[in-house]
Amino acid sequence: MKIILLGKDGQVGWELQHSLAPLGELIACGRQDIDLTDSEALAALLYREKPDVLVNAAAYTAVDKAETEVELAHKINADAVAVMSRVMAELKGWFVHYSTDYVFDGTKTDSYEEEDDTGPLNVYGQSKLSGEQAVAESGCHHLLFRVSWVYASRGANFIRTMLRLGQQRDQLSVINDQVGVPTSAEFIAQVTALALYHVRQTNHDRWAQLSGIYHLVPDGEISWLDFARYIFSRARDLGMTLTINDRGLAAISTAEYGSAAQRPLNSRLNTSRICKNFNLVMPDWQVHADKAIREICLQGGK
Ligand SMILES: NC(=O)C1=CN([C@@H]2O[C@H](COP(=O)(O)OP(=O)(O)OC[C@H]3O[C@@H](n4cnc5c(N)ncnc54)[C@H](OP(=O)(O)O)[C@@H]3O)[C@@H](O)[C@H]2O)C=CC1
Ligand SMILES: Cc1cn([C@H]2C[C@H](O)[C@@H](COP(=O)(O)OP(=O)(O)O[C@H]3O[C@@H](C)C(=O)[C@@H](O)[C@H]3O)O2)c(=O)[nH]c1=O
Ligand SMILES: [Mg+2]
Repeated sequence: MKIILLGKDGQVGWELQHSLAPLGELIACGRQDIDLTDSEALAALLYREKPDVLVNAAAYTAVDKAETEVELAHKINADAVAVMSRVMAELKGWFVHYSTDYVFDGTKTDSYEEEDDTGPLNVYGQSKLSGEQAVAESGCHHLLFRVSWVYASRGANFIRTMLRLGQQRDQLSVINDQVGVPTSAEFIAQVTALALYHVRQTNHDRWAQLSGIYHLVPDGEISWLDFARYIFSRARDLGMTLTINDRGLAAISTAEYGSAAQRPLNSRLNTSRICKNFNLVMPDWQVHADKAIREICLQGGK
């Protein structure tokens, strides 16, 4: 099995370099190898290498900045994804791609299922939804994993931000009315490899049944504020000296916080479909969060 991985230096892409390695020949590409705004170069790479599987972990992920970089966000999250899925349809290969809880408006009281109505509140979410639609229209076999609140011991994420600020400030306001599930990049990469292994073991005549959108998050739910509390508590247990304490950590509403991009209040994703189709059991989110917090603390909380 020949696999091309795009976005090898991102949070998820970095972990995929390890998890995909045992599946076959892996060609891992970063921005220096292929710029996704160059659609001709992208198509040329795919036609030249003719992979059995294309895994796209590259994306425009700066949610607030996307509000003013609309065109660039759409180029990377939608136009480039349209090229990838069209070529993979022609090559009759599989396309693995990632999307987000931000395709939903967050007004549902229960957790979101794959076929629930979308309604992105911000430019990033709109661009990711356009990417999803391009994949569906291409007709390629695909695994499209919607993930949420991604973190890793490297890259830009909430755990690293909190541990950095928690060593600099004695006052922090964190949103308490957005609920979701923190998801480890390592966990996403492991499940991606398991799903691809499952596809490889499955007869071609049953491929269509496996193709589609899957919600991929661990079990549980938490607000950003309680997640911050959890991170600080674990860091203290590990001996980290913080400038923030419980009294300095204040609750703030989404409305009061007022960021450039609007975000959904409910980011919870139902994972029944992925568990059933790939025979998986989702671990509690703390399992991987504890590991990442430990790794980041060992790096000095940076
Ligand atoms: N982060 C999160 O909280 C969430 C992420 N997701 C989705 O999961 C997937 C993986 O996200 P994550 O690993 O966190 O993302 P990261 O932001 O960590 O990584 C994205 C990668 O894409 C690369 N990239 C951006 N623009 C281009 C370009 N024009 N050409 C080539 N490469 C480019 C970036 O390169 P460079 O570093 O040079 O910019 C970076 O290496 C994405 O599809 C994302 O939308 C979904 C939900 C939550
Ligand atoms: C730094 C900070 C953030 N926050 C809030 C803002 C935001 O609602 C939340 C998380 O902050 P972030 O900057 O990580 O938010 P954000 O980058 O929007 O995170 C999102 O990224 C994209 C790519 C996704 O697809 C989503 O699933 C989600 O993970 O915490 C505070 O309340 N206080 C703070 O001091
Ligand atoms: Mg972010």
